[in-house]
Amino acid sequence: MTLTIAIIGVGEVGAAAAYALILNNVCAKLLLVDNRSSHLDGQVKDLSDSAFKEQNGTRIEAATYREASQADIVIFAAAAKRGIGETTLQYRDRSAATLHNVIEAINPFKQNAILLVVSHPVDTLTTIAQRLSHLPPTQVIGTGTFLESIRLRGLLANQFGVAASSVDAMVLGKHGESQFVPWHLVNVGGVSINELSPSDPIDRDKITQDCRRKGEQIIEEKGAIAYGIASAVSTICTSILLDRRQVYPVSYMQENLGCALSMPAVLGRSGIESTLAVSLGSFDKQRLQYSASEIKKRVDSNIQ
Ligand SMILES: NC(=O)c1ccc[n+]([C@@H]2O[C@H](COP(=O)([O-])OP(=O)(O)OC[C@H]3O[C@@H](n4cnc5c(N)ncnc54)[C@H](O)[C@@H]3O)[C@@H](O)[C@H]2O)c1
Repeated sequence: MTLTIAIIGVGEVGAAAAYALILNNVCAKLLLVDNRSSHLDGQVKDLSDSAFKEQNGTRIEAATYREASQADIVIFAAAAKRGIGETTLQYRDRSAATLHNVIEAINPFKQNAILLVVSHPVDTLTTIAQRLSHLPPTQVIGTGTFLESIRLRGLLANQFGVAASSVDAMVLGKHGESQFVPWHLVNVGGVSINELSPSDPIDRDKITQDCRRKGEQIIEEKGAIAYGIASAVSTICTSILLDRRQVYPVSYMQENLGCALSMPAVLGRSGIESTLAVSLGSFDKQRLQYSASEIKKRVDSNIQ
């Protein structure tokens, strides 16, 4: 069986994700799709060099949407450039239209394919992708707050002077302004954060804000985000294809809310294998309800 991953949109994020997948030797074949044909040819050549160097046998090929439909995982990382004078809402609706066109060109997906949405607005696009792809909800996943969770671990690790891998912490909810940190679940080396007393007190509000703002800062400073999200994509794909059943906060359909939002999920060969119930306070529950109503409004206005 040839494990194949297709990446739709090989700009900054798609290409960095491809590079991480090659280095981590996740699949036998990487199919790349992009509507800028000469850019696509260049990416295939450039990434092939890294695969030849790694000698891990990952084959890199340019592909059509129909060829991508047969991949085990299809990653949606396409985005249009923001137009001059375009509002955020107009731009987001255009991103939804791009997703719509791409899914129509791909449909039908291979029966057990996993669709991984990376592009923003990630929760809205994941919800739309689930409706349009006709894949079961467990097979449509958004990267959601995974990257923010990685950032949260990093910030806490720095403060406690430990490795990020020794920190267990997640950002949940709707990616962006209303994402939140369930602090009662945070632990360092298995010890609850509520029982730890670091030399510098932990400013939870500041850390939550820093986590929210880091993406904007990176974009202001270098124009795009690539490596952190690429690592997140590679980790998600590895857990799925190797059926590792690791638990990560990703965006997926929340039955009770009617849209996709980030909650912890067990990722394996079928996508979302199972979910973990998280106890939340009433404020966070209200925040989820509000986020869900906002997402559903955008989804309804984009799918007639
Ligand atoms: N989920 C996250 O945490 C996260 C992090 C960083 C970026 N993003 C999002 O990822 C997306 C991609 O960002 P980027 O920096 O790579 O953008 P980019 O502009 O560098 O690349 C987008 C690519 O998509 C291609 N494209 C556009 N329409 C297409 C179509 N219909 N079919 C195929 N390809 C198409 C473009 O030609 C381009 O190569 C954006 O929506 C961005 O906001 C998400």
